[in-house]
Formats: sequence, C-alpha cells, structure tokens
Amino acid sequence: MHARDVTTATRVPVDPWPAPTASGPVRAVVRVPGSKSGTNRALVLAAAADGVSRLRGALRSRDTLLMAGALRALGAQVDVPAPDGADTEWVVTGGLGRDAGSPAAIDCGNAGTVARFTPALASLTATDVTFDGDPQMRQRPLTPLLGALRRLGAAIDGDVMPFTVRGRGGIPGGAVTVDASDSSQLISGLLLAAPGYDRGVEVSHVGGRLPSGPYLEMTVADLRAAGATVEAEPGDPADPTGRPPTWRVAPGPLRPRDHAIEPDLNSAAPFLAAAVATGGEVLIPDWPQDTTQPGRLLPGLLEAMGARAEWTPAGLRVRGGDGVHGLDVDLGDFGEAAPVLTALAVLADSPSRLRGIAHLRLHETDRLGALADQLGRLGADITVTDDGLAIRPAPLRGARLDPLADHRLAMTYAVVGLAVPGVTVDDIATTGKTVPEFPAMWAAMLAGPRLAS
Ligand SMILES: O=C(O)C1=C[C@@H](OP(=O)(O)O)[C@@H](O)[C@H](O)C1
Ligand SMILES: C=C(OP(=O)(O)O)C(=O)O
Repeated sequence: MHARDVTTATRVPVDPWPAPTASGPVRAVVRVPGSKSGTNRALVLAAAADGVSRLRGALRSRDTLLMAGALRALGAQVDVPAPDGADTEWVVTGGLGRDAGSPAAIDCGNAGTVARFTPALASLTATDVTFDGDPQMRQRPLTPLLGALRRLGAAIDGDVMPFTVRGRGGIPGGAVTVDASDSSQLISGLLLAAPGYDRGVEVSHVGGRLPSGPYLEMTVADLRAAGATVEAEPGDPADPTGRPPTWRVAPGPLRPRDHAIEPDLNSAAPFLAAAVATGGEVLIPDWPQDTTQPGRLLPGLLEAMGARAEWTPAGLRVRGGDGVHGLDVDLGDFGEAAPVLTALAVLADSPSRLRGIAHLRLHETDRLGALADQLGRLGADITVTDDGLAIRPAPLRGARLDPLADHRLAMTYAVVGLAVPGVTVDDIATTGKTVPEFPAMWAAMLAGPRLAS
C-alpha cells in the first residue's frame, strides 16, 4: 500500500483489486471528469485575479484538492462543493496574502502542477511558505524553477523539496532562461504568476528537447483568457543555434472568470483503450472540438493501432477493429498517453516503439522502468530504450501488479486485465490523483449501457 489522501476516496475499493476481464466487446458511454490541468490552471489564475471566479465541471481529485489547499495557504478563498451535493460550482475569491502573515505550509502530494505552479505565486505574498510533498515529489525536477525564480528576485531557502519561499510582497521579474527539458511545468510555473511580477517576465528555454508542448499552449491560452498579455515565440527545434523558444508576459491585473472546464482527455484514454482492446465501442460525451489538451492526439493514435474514431454530435466514438496493431510513434508532446498505449502494445499483434519520452522517468514514478518491470511480470516483452520503450508481442498470464503510487500505471493495468485473466492491482485507489471513481467507472463501463450499433 502507498500513502493516499483518504478524503478524496468516496468508496474504498478492495486491495488488491481484481482487474475484471471483459466477457465480450465493451460497449459503453463514459462521461469522464474534468481536466486536471485545466482545473489547476483555472484555480491558480482565479487565486491571482481580483474578484470572484466560478468554475463548472472542475475535477475533484487528490491533485485539485491539494491545489485548493495550496491557494488557501497563499491567501485565496477556495470553496469546493461537497462531492454529492446540489452545488457543483467551485467558487474562488482571488487575493494573495499581501500583508505579512504567519508562516504557511503547502503539501504538494505528488502533484507536479501544485509543486511547479505555486512557488512563484508564493513569492508575491508577504509570507514565508514552506513546500513539501510525497517522497517521489521530492525527487521530481524543481531546481531549475527555483533557480529561475531566484534570478527574477525571489528569496528562496533550498534548491530541492522541502524548500521555503520567503515572500516579500512581490518580485521584480524580468528576463530569465530555464532548462525545462525535464518538464514543461517548470516554464508554466514561471508564466502563470508573471502578470503579478513588477516587470512581468521573458522566459527562454535553453537546453534539450522541451516535452509536453501542448501544455505550454494551454498555459498561454488560459493566461490570455484571464486578461494577460502574452507573446509566444516557438523557436526552431531544428536550429539549436537560433533563437530559443521564448514567452513574454506583461505585468497587469487578471480578471476573474466564470467558465467550464473541459473533460480530461487523459482520463478518457483507458476507457477508449478498452474499446480497442476488446473490439468494442466507447463514446465519450463532450469531447471538445478545439482544445489545447494533448489528448486531442488520442483518436489518431488509436486509429494507428487499428481502431476507428468518429466525432458525433454526442461525443467522440472509438470502435475497436479486428485486432490491435503495434505502432511506432514519438510521444514527446503527449507522454501521458504512453502507459495506456503500452497496455495496448502488449496486446498487439506486431511490435511497437514509443519514442521521445525520456522525461517519463521523472513522472509520478519512473514510468519507463515500471512499465517494463511490472508488465514483465505478466510475460510482456518490453525493453527500456534511451528515450522510450520497445514492445514485442508475447504470451501473457495473470500476476499481481504494483502501480507504485502512479494513477496512470494503475489504469494501464486495468486495460491489460480486460484481456488477461488473473491480473490483480495493488492500491487501485491511487487513481484518485485524477479519476477518483475509477473502479466504479470501470465496472459501469463493463456493465454497459449498450450503444445502438
Ligand atoms: O502542465 C500540465 O498541466 C502538465 C504538463 C505535463 O508535465 P511534464 O511537462 O512534466 O511532462 C503533463 O505530463 C502533466 O500531467 C500535466
Ligand atoms: C505527469 C502527470 O502528473 P503531474 O501533474 O504530477 O506531473 C500525469 O498526470 O501523468
């Protein structure tokens, strides 16, 4: 068992959880909860705005409740509706503690978004704020962010977690470089608070390949929607001597917003994969037509593995084909898809290569090593390469798997379990990081409702 926030677990599942096998093609409509990345950006921007913001469709999960707690510690009021109550809107009254207050503490859990998005905000308060988190969060990249913030004028004790930001009511800001090759969140964290720096910010990425590009688009779009003036220059990855990717945010007030959070397309991935693995059909309502979420790439990826994807007025429908085929793909923009695609790849009839995802070693756990090791217990043939995974078809058998406190690994094992009898999963409740009702949703998917064909 791994530590988890029991306050978010509304139903306690059995441990280890027997992953259900599918008795036939899965046919279901699955409504997935709100986007973690959208919810946590909306909360940060609302906390930094002057006035009251209202969020509909926000995700209520471990990562977003940790964000709500962090923003309260920084002086904002965040009212989270009860899980099953009539009220569904999250209401945020912006305002960071500008008067010297007693020291505050922020628990980041294993939420990269909390650990990377809130230190810059803390530098705008007049309070000492100490940051800590789960053992794995202490290992995840933060040092480049703290160094850049210090160069922008923040006073910070420590280069690794736990560390303390000594808020002095603001920072000068200005131009800074950061090596964000280990995580795009290191840049997002500097940008999201930048309207509050005296001179705003100009951030350039200098280093190896920048992962998770769509999340920087999301940061820019969400800042603009909150009234910030932002310029983004992509740079030319093919010309390392050219101008690096650079973002500029002007100083100025943010406006409060009332808006809806999109469904989390990453959370849809295991359910869509269930359609592919079983030759069935899953429909996700409210799939956005136009989105900055990297999950917009999912339909194409699943089609490359043999599925058919179709946008209908009711949502995105994915139908499995005659079999599952391997794929060779660069997932640098969409590393979160790698675990679930690995589940499909071990069920596929031909080899797969997942490339461009070296940074996954620094996610909730070392995802590359964990996938090879844990799925290897089932007999899967997975090799960790320099920048990803090589997967070859192999006969599979049941075994007990440990998600190592990683929500996406737990959901990945559930997908494999549809096709391989005897898979059990430790600590399935770790899915509460982003999909708190995962076991119940999975059971409901397997029970229908049937779709008209
Ligand atoms: O900005 C965000 O909301 C995220 C960025 C990505 O992080 P990395 O750039 O560290 O991969 C992604 O994996 C994470 O789940 C969410
Ligand atoms: C990498 C992930 O999360 P985090 O926001 O903690 O980085 C993820 O959700 O796959």
